[in-house]
Amino acid sequence: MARSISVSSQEVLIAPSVLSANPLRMAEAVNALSGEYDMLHVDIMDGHFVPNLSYGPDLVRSMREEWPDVLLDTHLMVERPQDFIDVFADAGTDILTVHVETAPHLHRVLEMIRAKGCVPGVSINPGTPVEWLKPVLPIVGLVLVMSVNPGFGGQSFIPEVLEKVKTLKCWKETGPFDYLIEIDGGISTQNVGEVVRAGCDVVVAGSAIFKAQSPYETAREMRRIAAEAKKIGR
Ligand SMILES: O=C(CO)[C@@H](O)[C@H](O)COP(=O)(O)O
Repeated sequence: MARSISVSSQEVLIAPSVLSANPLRMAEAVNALSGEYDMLHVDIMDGHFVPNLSYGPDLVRSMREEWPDVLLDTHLMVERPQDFIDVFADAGTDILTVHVETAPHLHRVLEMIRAKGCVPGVSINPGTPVEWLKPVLPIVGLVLVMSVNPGFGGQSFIPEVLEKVKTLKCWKETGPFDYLIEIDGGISTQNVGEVVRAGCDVVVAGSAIFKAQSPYETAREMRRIAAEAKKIGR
């Protein structure tokens, strides 16, 4: 059974995306962060929904064995996500996120995720209107706003998506919702403050952390800036 995620209004969670780590040295790269992160983000790509391939459930299972207490945040960038809920939940992920663009029966898929004991997440591409999310917001624990077109690490942040973050924050404050707002794509120490002030609770960063000269110092600095921005944003 996956853990629930509670975040106080003072906190921002930093989620390094292991896609940017050297796959042959992933454990070493994560351990070098010495705990300067809050969850690990795992990108699953199928070569159809996105033009790239990445990992399968075996990676999540190995990560769960390696880091039994770490929150695992799996982002499915796949067509027919309903076919992959069981395998990723059984592999031990805590959060399982599917794309609004991929699931005609999105409500059912999110209920399947919850029934497997994971936190259901829904993700949205930069070009998709935020209104598409509204019908499922009462049943999700996380909304992942993509700030690049998904498929690759190391792309540039698309600032227009911050409008979606602000809208989601406003809906959350006025509605009976209980979701975290996560952002993913092109996040660095340069823009983490801005995305947190817009309303993000969880920040994914891949290349900014794993390709940095000192991944540990960068993750630590990102956390510091995020926490500071959260104080100002309150
Ligand atoms: O889902 C994706 C890309 O599709 C992301 O999680 C990337 O892995 C983030 O990498 P950076 O943009 O931070 O380098």
